Amino acid sequence: MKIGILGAGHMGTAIIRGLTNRYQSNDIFVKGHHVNDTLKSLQQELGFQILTNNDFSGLDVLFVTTPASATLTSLKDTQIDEQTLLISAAQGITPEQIKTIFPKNSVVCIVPNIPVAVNAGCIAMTKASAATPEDQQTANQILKNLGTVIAVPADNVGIVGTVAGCGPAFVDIFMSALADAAVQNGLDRQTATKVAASMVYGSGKLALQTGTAPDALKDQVTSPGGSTIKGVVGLDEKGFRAAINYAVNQANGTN
Ligand SMILES: NC(=O)C1=CN([C@@H]2O[C@H](COP(=O)(O)OP(=O)(O)OC[C@H]3O[C@@H](n4cnc5c(N)ncnc54)[C@H](OP(=O)(O)O)[C@@H]3O)[C@@H](O)[C@H]2O)C=CC1
Ligand SMILES: O=C(O)[C@@H]1CCC=N1
Repeated sequence: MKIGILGAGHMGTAIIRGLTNRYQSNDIFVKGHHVNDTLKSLQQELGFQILTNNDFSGLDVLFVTTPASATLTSLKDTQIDEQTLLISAAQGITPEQIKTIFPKNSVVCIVPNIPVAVNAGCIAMTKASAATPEDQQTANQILKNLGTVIAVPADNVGIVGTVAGCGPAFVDIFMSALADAAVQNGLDRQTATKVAASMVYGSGKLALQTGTAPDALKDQVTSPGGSTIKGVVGLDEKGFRAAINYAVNQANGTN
């Protein structure tokens, strides 16, 4: 499987990292905007191939991870074979827009998230796509290597993309605030961060593996008259749930 990546920013790099954990790095071809030191040192670490132009001929799949504003222009300047499957993560760019440039190619649009770098992503993918069933299946197989694929009707991709794609930043702020509180109470920064991150990791894993609703899991932690319920009431007093709801609705609409 020969895979290309157009755009080597944060998302491109995360996808490169996830892919090189699962595929031969020799079979991964990357075109960043410029061949800069960051890209060169990433290549030294991971061993993929750097392209100096947009000729992606001979590839099975091309990931598009450019900013929306540059995507259509840079695709117009890109060579791919007719059988190359395009997987676009460019926010706001539709399969139809890409099809105007590559009418014969299958196109799958996704909203990935940064944990694809460690093969633990959550990837929104539209069910109805501009791809043949075989290509859709290929996309699914590749994306499963990067994390959990959530295939939903086109109308729901935006909200899945917002919660999954933007969510890591919200959780990062949560972990940072937890670590700050631990440091405030005397813990060293490194241990504080490890405690916060492993707690978030375990809580997510428990919810996924058991299928138990978050509120029911919360009830398992809040011992009667105990410390947790005091903290939960404190979160309610400070509008924690409302703040999260507000943040998701602020972010939603562009994914
Ligand atoms: N970051 C995330 O978590 C997610 C991002 N996305 C989407 O992924 C896309 C990229 O986002 P992100 O990685 O965060 O943004 P970044 O700004 O980190 O990366 C974009 C990269 O694209 C490069 N680029 C710009 N123009 C071209 C071009 N013509 N050819 C090749 N490369 C080019 C930029 O290079 P240079 O800086 O040198 O101009 C930059 O390295 C966006 O469409 C975004 O919506 C989707 C889901 C999640
Ligand atoms: O912030 C953004 O625009 C991109 C899309 C989802 C996550 N990051």
